Amino acid sequence: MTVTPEATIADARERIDALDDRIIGLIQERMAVSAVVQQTRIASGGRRVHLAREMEILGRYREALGKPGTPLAMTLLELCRGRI
Ligand SMILES: C=C(O[C@@H]1C=C(C(=O)O)C=C[C@H]1O)C(=O)O
Repeated sequence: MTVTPEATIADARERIDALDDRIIGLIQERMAVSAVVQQTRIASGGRRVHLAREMEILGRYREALGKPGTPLAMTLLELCRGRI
């Protein structure tokens, strides 16, 4: 039996949708964990934002994903701690 291009595309799109669901879930989990760090720091007299840590994160994403990794990490940081 031959697999049609339409079937291959439909199958791959289902896998993409499943991956996106997992990615969104992981982002929501990241937001919750980040909120714990921020609330704990604020409650103990610190600031919400920690720029040195953010630079580390931007570097990790850039190293793993190349140049587009930087704006991706910036968007994640904005989701997690709001705009600065
Ligand atoms: C979660 C933290 O607080 C803030 C949020 C960050 C994040 O979401 O990764 C990183 C640095 C901070 O600006 C942290 O300092 O680790």
